[in-house]
Amino acid sequence: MPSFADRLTSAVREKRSPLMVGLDPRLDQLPVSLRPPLEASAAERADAFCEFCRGVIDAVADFTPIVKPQVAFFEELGPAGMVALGAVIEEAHRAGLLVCVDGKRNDIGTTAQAYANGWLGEQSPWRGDALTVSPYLGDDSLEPFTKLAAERDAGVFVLVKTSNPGGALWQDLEAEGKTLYRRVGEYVETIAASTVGASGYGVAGAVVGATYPQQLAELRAAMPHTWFLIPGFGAQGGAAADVAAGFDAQGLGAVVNSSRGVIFAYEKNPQPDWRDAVREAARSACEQLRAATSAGQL
Ligand SMILES: O=c1ccn([C@@H]2O[C@H](COP(=O)(O)O)[C@@H](O)[C@H]2O)c(=O)[nH]1
Repeated sequence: MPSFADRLTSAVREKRSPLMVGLDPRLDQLPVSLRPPLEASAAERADAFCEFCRGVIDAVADFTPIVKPQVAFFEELGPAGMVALGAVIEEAHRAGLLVCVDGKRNDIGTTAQAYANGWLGEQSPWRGDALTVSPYLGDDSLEPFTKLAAERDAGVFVLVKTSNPGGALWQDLEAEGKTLYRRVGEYVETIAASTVGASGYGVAGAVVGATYPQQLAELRAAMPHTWFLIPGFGAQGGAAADVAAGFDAQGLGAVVNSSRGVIFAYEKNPQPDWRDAVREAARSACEQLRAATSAGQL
């Protein structure tokens, strides 16, 4: 199988879309027709999440190469939620989409290995294509993920410069003339550069927020072999112009996530069928992002 970076490159080219749709279901924002009553059991709530995500996947599949289920929203429902997460990943694959599981896992090396096996290993019940991970336990904590991902043709997106305002508290700290995010970025780039495939990108990717356009440009220049996952577009205020610096000269190298801005689009644009509003939001986001790639190559 081609590496994750190569599959992502082909999928973005094929769909001519750098849009990643985030699957972040929230009970109180589900379409009224799917919203379970307050007294609903966890299993009924999880079923509603499944049906909602199935509808979203169906609506956005023409406009996105990859979806990003946010584990937190499924985990919130307990075991039934995690069963729903498994079903949603399968559904996305059935629709021909890549899946990046947003789990932000990590721990000390030996425990990290268990996380890596669980989410990316041969026996993984989840079967995602990529996983988000935290770098703050150091290089020995990241190695189990990047090593296994390279063996299994999976991807790993490391948190480098997150989209939230509070992230700057630690990520912007400077030591020996460099910010912490830049140091993490350089480490990620070293792994990516040593694992490049046909696309010119390697196994390690980076999460860099759309809410920090200047840092995005800095990191793009410093990390030429690293795919970027850019959250913060749409609901968090990031615009297409803010993410333009994240793409390479071919309009590749970055996927831009939108969760609430796409999946709950019917709140601002009510339609007889809620999926039409979601489809329209995905189409519009895809077009804006396509135009933002350098000279609109995609
Ligand atoms: O730095 C980060 C890392 C992850 N996220 C996640 O992305 C989505 C964003 O959702 P929106 O509704 O488009 O704001 C969500 O799952 C976050 O947990 C991030 O926002 N920033």
